[in-house]
Amino acid sequence: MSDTPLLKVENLKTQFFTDAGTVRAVDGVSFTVERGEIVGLVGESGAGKSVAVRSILRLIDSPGRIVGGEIVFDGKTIIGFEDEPGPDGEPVERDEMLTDSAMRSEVRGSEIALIFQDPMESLNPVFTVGEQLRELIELNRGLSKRDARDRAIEILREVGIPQPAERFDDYPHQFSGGMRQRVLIAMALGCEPQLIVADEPTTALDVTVEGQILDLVYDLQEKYDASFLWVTHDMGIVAEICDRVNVMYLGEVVERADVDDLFYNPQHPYTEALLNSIPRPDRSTEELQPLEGAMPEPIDPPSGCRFHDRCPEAREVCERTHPDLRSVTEAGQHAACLKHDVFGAEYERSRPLAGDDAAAGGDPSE
Ligand SMILES: Nc1ncnc2c1ncn2[C@@H]1O[C@H](COP(=O)(O)OP(=O)(O)OP(=O)(O)O)[C@@H](O)[C@H]1O
Ligand code: NI
Repeated sequence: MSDTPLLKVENLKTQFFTDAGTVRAVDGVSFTVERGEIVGLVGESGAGKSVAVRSILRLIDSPGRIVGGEIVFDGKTIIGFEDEPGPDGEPVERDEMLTDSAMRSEVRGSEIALIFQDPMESLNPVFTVGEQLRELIELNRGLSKRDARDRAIEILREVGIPQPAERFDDYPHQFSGGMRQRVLIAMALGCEPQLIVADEPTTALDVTVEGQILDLVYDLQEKYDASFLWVTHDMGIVAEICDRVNVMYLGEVVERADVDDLFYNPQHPYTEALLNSIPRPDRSTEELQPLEGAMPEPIDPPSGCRFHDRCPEAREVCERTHPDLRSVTEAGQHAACLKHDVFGAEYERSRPLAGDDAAAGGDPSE
C-alpha cells in the first residue's frame, strides 16, 4: 500500500439549486479509499451517498453543482478549486483540474468503473450483452475484436454467467436481475479499473442472489486487487464486504471506522441506531429498535448537530454546536459527536434534551 490514497475526497460540497431553495446534498464530506480496500458509504435514504459518488465521477447535472472541496484520484485532480472565489463569487477551477474530455477518456469507465442499482442505466437494451462487453474491452484494453471477444467470454464466466459463449448473443432483457448485475460487474471489470464504485447494486435483488453477488465481489476483489467504494443503506452488506466504513447523515460523514470497530464499538449515536435497527446474531430480536423519526431535508438542516432531534443522547449543547469529524479513540476511529471529550463541549454539564431516563443514556444528575 503506497502512502497516498488511491482516492482522496476532501471537504466536498455538492448542492442543488432548486425553486424551493439550495439543497446541501453533500456538505463538507471527506474520505479516502486506499489501494485494495473495500470502503463503505452507508446511511439512510437521502443522506447524500449517491450525490457523493456521482460527484467523484463528475456526473452531477443541473440544477446540481459541485461548489467546493477537492477530489484527487491516482494523482489526477478530478475536482479542485482556488482558495479565493472569482469576482462573481463563484468557485474558480484550478488549472490542473481534468477537462471534461479527460474525465471521459482517462477516468470514467476506464480507471473508475460504476455499477448502478439499475442495470438498465448502464446496459443498452438494443445491443447484445456480449457486443457491449466486447466493445468496451476493445476500446479500453486496445485488444483486437477477436481477443476482446475471448476476454469478454472469459469475464462473463468469471462473474458466474453459465454457458457464457452461448449467452454472449443474448440481449439484456433476456437475463434475470441477478444475472444482469453480474453482467454489470463484468463490464466494470472489463476495463480493469483501479476503482469500482458501486451504488446499491444489489438492492433490487433477493437476499440469496445478493449474497452470491457479494461473495463474487469479494473473490474478484482478491483476484484483481481492485478497490471498491460501496454505497449501501444496509449494515448487513457493510459487515459482509467492507474493510472500512463512512457513515453519512444528512450530507455529512458522522463516523468513520474499521468495520469491526464500527460494529463492536460505535462512537456515534446514529451509527448505534443504524446497528440497532438490523437483526444481528449476537442480539435477540426483542432488542431490535427501528430508527425513529425521518431524516430532515437538506434544504434547511437542523442547527448544531444535524442528528440532535432524533438522538437519544442529545443534550442542549448539541442544539447549538455543530461537531466536525474528529478522532475519538486511540485507534483513530472518527466521530462527529459532542459527547466525546476531544470536543471540549461541556456535554456532561449540558441538560439532556430527551426527557426520559432511557433516552438520556445514563444518570444526568451527576
Ligand atoms: N437532481 C436533484 N435535484 C434536487 N435535489 C436532489 C437531486 N438529486 C438529489 N437531490 C437531493 O440530494 C439529497 C441526497 O440525495 P442522494 O440521492 O445522494 O441520497 P442517497 O443517500 O443516495 O439516498 P438513497 O439511499 O435513497 O439512494 C436528497 O435530499 C435528494 O433529494
Ligand atoms: Ni442513492
